[in-house]
Amino acid sequence: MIVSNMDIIDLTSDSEEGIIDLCSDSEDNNEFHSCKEDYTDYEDPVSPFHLPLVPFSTAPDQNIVEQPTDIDWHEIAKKEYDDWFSSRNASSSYSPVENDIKRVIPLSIPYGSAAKSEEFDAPNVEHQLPQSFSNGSFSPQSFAPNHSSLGDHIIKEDPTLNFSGFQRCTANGNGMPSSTMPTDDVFVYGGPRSHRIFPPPMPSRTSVNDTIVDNDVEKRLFSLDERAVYEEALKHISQEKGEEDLPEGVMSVSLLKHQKMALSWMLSKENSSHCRGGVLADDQGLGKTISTIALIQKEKVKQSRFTNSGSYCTNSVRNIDDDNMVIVMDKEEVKAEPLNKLDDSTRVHVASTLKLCDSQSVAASDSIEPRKKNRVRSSASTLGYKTRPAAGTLVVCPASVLRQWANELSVKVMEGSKLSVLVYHGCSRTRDPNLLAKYDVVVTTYMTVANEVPKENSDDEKKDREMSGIYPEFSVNSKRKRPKKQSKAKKKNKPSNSDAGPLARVRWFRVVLDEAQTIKNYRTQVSRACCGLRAERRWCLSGTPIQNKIDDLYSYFCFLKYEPYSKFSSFKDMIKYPISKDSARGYKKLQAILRIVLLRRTKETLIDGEPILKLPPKTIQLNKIDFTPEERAFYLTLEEGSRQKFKAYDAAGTIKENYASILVLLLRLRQACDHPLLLKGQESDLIDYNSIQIAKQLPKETVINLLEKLESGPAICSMCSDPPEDAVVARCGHVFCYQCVHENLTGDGNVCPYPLCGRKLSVRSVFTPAVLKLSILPKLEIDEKTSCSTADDKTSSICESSYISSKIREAVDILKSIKTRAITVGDTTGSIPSKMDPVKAIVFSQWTGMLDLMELSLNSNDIQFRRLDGAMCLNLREKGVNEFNNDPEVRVMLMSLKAGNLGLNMVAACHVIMLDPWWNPYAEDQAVDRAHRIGQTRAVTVSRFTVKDTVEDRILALQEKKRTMVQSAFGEDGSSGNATRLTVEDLRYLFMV
Ligand SMILES: Nc1ncnc2c1ncn2[C@@H]1O[C@H](COP(=O)(O)OP(=O)(O)OP(=O)(O)O)[C@@H](O)[C@H]1O
Repeated sequence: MIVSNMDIIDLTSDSEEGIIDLCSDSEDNNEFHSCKEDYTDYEDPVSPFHLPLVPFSTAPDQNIVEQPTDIDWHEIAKKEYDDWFSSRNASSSYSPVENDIKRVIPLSIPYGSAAKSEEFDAPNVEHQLPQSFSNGSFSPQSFAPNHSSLGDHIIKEDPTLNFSGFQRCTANGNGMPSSTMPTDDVFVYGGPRSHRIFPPPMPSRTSVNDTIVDNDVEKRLFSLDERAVYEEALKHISQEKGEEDLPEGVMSVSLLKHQKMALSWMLSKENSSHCRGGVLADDQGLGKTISTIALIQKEKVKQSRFTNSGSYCTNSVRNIDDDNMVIVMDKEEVKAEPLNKLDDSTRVHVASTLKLCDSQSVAASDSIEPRKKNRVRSSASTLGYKTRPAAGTLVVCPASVLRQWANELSVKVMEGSKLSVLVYHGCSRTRDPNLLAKYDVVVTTYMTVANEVPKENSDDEKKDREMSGIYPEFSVNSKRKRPKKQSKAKKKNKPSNSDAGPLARVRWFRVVLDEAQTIKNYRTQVSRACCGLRAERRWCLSGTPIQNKIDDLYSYFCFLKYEPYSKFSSFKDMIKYPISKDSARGYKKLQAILRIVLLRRTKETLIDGEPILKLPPKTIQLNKIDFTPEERAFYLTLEEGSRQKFKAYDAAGTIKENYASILVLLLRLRQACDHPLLLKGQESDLIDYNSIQIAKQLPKETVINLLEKLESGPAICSMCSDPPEDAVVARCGHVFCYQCVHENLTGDGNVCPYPLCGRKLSVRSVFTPAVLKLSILPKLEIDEKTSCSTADDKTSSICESSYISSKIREAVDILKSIKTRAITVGDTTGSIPSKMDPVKAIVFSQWTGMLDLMELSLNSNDIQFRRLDGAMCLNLREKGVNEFNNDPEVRVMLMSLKAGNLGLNMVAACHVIMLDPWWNPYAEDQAVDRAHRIGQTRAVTVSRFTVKDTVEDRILALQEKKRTMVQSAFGEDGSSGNATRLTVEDLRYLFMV
């Protein structure tokens, strides 16, 4: 365990998690409890050991210390697994539970009876059994990980832990339980004669302690479940690296070699018995979409068998959705069928015989004549069976790439193999689940899923919510509402179906999450809703699956139902805990675990000695820009003020308490590097008169409270984890950037994206300060932000919009030079020039204010541009992208980094300008890869702007640290380091204190 006394601040975590990790001592950190994870006590040391995660890579120059060949890998990995299990014996740092489990589930010896069963004759059993086994005693605690070494501040021992019938067991020097207990529920696995020895009944559940008993039992079961992972891993490493292709005439493009490999791997995953699906984590632009379409085509027959009969094999029926199935007597054969797929007469027969149905099956039986329908309704509820239509493949993606998916599904498939595709989005979307079931592929957005699918709410999450103090019933008066009386379904911790939309009312053959990093924070509405989708096969597509820390993986495991790690406590105990105890071993284990479900190739991967993709080169230039003397003076004044404030917090020991304020200080410095005017804010532009009407209907007290939320102190946008640009507050009191929240409110009936909130929201029920003031004041009285008042007379002119900052000047110079240029484009072999294409550029900034200022300069230089930001509707975005791609006169695309970095294909551009650095380097990579991807025929130049001797230099350095951490976790880099979180030292470094 490596929690130091140093306070840890995850400033570099973007998205929802940025304020999570002020965590080393929970007691005095109350202010941040609302966002604190309950396992923040684990740190993420970076593994110095790098198992190759990329099974197909043969790159000789992979910067992995030892990159074994496939055969070596098999041997080494097998040994690793064996060690992994057997080392639990030797190491006292491992918990008794692990030691014991090792003995109960040996790898090859068929242990039959640890408790001296007559049937069992394996030698050497006795000495391998823990004392508590051999003397017939055991305790639930002996299964619990030995956390005592974590220190009291991590997991406190519960003094009330005193079970009737059990004694507390302490670990002796060997990690063995030393006291004598009554026998607990003992499982003995292995060999054909495995059997289970049942214990005396558990004490009845009457107290909190009983829950702990359950937890311990659960832990043990999950530990046993790791055996399945182990076996799967062994199977996996011995697998040939196969290729699969489609017959001629199915796809309009030929699959590239690495895509054929991906197809083969995806097929094997979908048809395996353990965790059907996985994470395709190829670099962005390598063709994950194409590989997925190929998979859909390849498994089309099984998919239609599933949608027609509800099953393509008998096993699957049990796996996914027992409550949707009915038993049908078909001649002599008994088989499971989904209710809605039966013809009307059978359906009614089945319903009346088996007393099926609920409101959904009634919906499904709309076509049945009313009399029969009544019979179904009245008879069915007794048994509580449900029915859901069986549907095809659901693709969930960010709104910005919705149309692109639909387009790819159409143009990459030949006429004779066309897939029927439904884009399911917007207010006019159907409410009929049966209609969804008619399509091969349904494409929708994350927000639509969040809106329609009841959220999975595990015990862990409930606990997490309680610990973090986040309640959806947020009160603007800061009084916590009493939780409403819960419905029966909620009490049982099952999502209620009453408000479920059609997406939740079908059973999907396959669900694919594109840009799956969207769900990396498992607390968000979106993440929990995705987990709530019912599906037979599940896929995550992401070029950047780990962005901040290992915990990002938990969400994917949950979605994939990758047991046992889909359980929060198991993820902690089986992945995070080993990493914190011994990072080398822990990371090896993680990589082994990932290897089963994750395939990742980068653009640098070699296959059979050849580059995976023959892309034109990408050159990244770091443009180190100098401030003008006025800008420098402005910046230095600001910097000095910020430094003094930071020093004051530091001296008072209140850095943690002032986390948000510190972020604002940093934000101002970052913005000053772009243009001083950005510090002013431009809220008056964002007045929506419809919002004023809605605000006017709120009680005045509520409006004042909301206004206070925006103005009383620094807030942080929970979507980008930055102090909000153009801050808006939602009805529920959560504060966001204007464009971050608008990016998500693209349809009707949206929900607040704040983790665990889920309150219904519309574009009009998020308010700017101006809107709130206007709703209660007779006339607009908006305070000018005083940030620019730091400028003295000499520098005040640079706070005007007419002022062209150094960065804008540099960007416009580049754009002017490329405006006059056109590049000769050859075919892919670069032989005969085919045409002259104009040179185009994409310009990214994280602030829409900076894009506004760029617009002014482009207009005055007569450079045609289009724009894409989070506040624009999808139609306008799509139009802008099309015009940029196809109109030779349009030379520039101005893009918000937050809205435009994902998914889009923009190979018309061969120059990318990053106006400002973002904390997370992967967001920048995603952005650059809009242009550097398959289809690009020209060399791509990337200009990353940074102003010399400013905070930006230091952000770049921190980006590199973060990049190293993620690469190390994937085994893609030979270096190591610990850059998962910003420490107080990092902040000192940022402020040069
Ligand atoms: N085999 C192929 N033949 C022709 N074009 C291809 C092929 N594979 C992919 N492409 C094209 O390359 C581009 C990138 O592919 P795709 O969008 O599938 O990548 P991706 O990995 O999903 O990227 P991102 O992570 O950015 O979403 C697309 O325009 C796609 O049509």
